[in-house]
Amino acid sequence: MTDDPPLVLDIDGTLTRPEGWGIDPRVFDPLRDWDAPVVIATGKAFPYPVALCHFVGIPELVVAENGGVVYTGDDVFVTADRAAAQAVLEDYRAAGYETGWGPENTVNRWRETEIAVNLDQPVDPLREIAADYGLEVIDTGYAYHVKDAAPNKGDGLETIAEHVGIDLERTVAVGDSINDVSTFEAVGRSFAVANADETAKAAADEVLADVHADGTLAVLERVRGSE
Ligand SMILES: O=C(O)COP(=O)(O)O
Ligand SMILES: [Mg+2]
Repeated sequence: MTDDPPLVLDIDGTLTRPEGWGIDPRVFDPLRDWDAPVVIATGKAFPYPVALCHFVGIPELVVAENGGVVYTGDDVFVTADRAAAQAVLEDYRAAGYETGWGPENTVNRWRETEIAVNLDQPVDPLREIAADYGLEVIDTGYAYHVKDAAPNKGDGLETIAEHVGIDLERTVAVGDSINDVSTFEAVGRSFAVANADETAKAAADEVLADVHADGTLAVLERVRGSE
């Protein structure tokens, strides 16, 4: 008998349409029909992956904020606090800069452990201020994230795996950026989509020929029923 392997999927760059933005609707049915746990592991704030699971129609197994917030379906674990990242933002603003999302932004509104800054804002002063507070700045290709270095998606995935009983050796991960490296290291099989950054490509077991959801759909096709 064969079964589907558990999945861990990034959102931006991985479930997105080949042009780069918006969830590709072709992923909905295969994820809904997947016969094993599907973990959504993202840098986005907690409500986004929860809503994605809700609308796809799958259990809410979520790593949000790059591991800052983890939801096992029963318990929420918040593994950092926003205070230091908020202080970085205040200093960044005092130096004349902004997050670049507009005055009432939904990007940071529900963010509990980090701050995201638009890629069109200057990163050098952001990195300097973050370093003063002992924080790191990572570039996912979709935003700069000012965060504690400790939380990561891989640790969040391990928390969920332990709770739900997922065998990570059997688990297949797909991702596109530096924030997926810890996920790739935690699972048995990892794939970087063709649009992935160099760090993710180097960390993945395999680099796919196709970009965004085309790459992810190719993986789903390939690993479905393979266990
Ligand atoms: O929030 C981001 O910058 C990227 O999100 P992702 O981890 O789902 O790609
Ligand atoms: Mg991504």
